[in-house]
Formats: sequence, C-alpha cells, structure tokens
Amino acid sequence: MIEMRDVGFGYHGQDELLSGMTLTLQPGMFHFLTGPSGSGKTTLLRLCFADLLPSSGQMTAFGQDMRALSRDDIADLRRRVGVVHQDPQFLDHLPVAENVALPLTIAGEAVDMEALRDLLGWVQLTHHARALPPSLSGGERQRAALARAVILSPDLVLADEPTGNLDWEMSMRLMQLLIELNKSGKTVLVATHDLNLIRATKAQVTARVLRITGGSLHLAGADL
Ligand SMILES: Nc1ncnc2c1ncn2[C@@H]1O[C@H](COP(=O)(O)OP(=O)(O)OP(=O)(O)O)[C@@H](O)[C@H]1O
Repeated sequence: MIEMRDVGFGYHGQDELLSGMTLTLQPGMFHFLTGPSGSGKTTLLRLCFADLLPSSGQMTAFGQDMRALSRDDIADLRRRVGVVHQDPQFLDHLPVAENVALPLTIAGEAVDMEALRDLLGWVQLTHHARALPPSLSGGERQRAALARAVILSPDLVLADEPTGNLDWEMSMRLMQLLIELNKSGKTVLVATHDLNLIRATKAQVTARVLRITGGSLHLAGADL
C-alpha cells in the first residue's frame, strides 16, 4: 500500500532529516510510528499523503511512483488516505456536522445524511452535530477530525499525535475508534511518543511499532 525503498528526505536547503528509510505499510495492519520530538514523525506522515516528496530513493503508494503523480493521481491518493492532523483545523463558522462532511462537499458529492448521522454517532458527537467547532473539547475535536478523515472511506488512516493533548481516558476512547477502524479492515498508522499508549493498544490489537532514531527508521524491539 505504501512502500519505501531507501528513501531520504531533507527540507529545502537543509541537510537530510531522514535517510535510508525502507518500509512497507502492510494492508490491514495497525502501525505505530514513534521517536523523539523533532525526529521526523510528522515529516514521514506527510510523505505518505504526498504533502512532501522524497528527495531520494523509491516510494510508491498503491503501486504508483510518488514522484510521478499527476494532479488527478494526488487527488485519488488523498481519497484513499484519511489524515488526522496534529492540530486539526475546522471552519469555525460551520457546524460540526458540516465540517465532518466537508471532504464530500469539496469533492462535489452528495451528503448521505443517514450515513453522516451514523458517523457522528460512532464518534459520539451526535449531540454536538449543530455545535460550532470552538465550543468542542480537545477530545471532541479529535473525534470530529477522525470522522472527517474517514468520511471518504479511505483504505489507510494516518493520525499524527492524535492524543497529544488528551487525558488518559479520552486518549483510550480515541484509540478504541482507531482499533475499531483497523478491525474493520483499514490500515492504520498512528504517530505518538507515548509508550504507555502503545502498550495499552498492543494489549488489544496486533501492532507493528516503527521507530525513527538518528534520521532512520527501525522496527522497535519486543520490549514495548
Ligand atoms: N516545513 C519545514 N521546514 C523546515 N524544517 C522543518 C519543517 N517542518 C519540520 N521541520 C523540522 O524537521 C524536523 C522534524 O520535524 P517533525 O515535525 O517531522 O518531527 P516530529 O517527530 O513529528 O516532532 P514532534 O513529535 O515534536 O511533533 C524538526 O527539526 C523540524 O524543526
């Protein structure tokens, strides 16, 4: 689904931040991406949805060379990869339900109101459907961002430190949703530096743990 062979990346005009990365995101698998702050977790996720392109090496997404994607290919890729950003942004003047449905609206597709209600119910935001985003708590914002990330039924869901500002109970509630998505067949990649979160999740689902250290990617040991 996403394959990297000896991929390197450096921000414009700077030395390589990531190098020699070889990785296969296996379909249907739950993955964690961990590593210290500033090690390049967000950067790696951005490579996975073609927000950044590799500086060197081979990288494919769904069989297509990332460095040869047309605009249409990028649009297709972004439908197949749902992203929960570290600090999700919403259109604050639109109710939560409309924010969640925005990817459909932007794609010019009709909104199936029943499916939208079901999705809001799944993330436990039914009672906040008409609320404006600034009134949501941190956990509610992350759940709205997750609903928005999956409304186009992506194959792969990327979440960047989704529990960064949440207490333990809220973090586990969000992880539960990601576990459910994975159990329904979706491939999931969660960037986090929270090892307790990784342990608690691994008690419920088989997960691969990838770690970035010193600018390259490793499979973490079984000690987690
Ligand atoms: N747009 C950019 N231009 C230049 N450097 C950048 C840019 N974005 C990130 N960096 C640098 O790249 C490095 C890796 O950043 P990145 O956000 O990928 O790390 P991270 O592991 O996700 O960190 P955190 O856990 O703190 O979110 C950092 O040193 C950061 O300052």
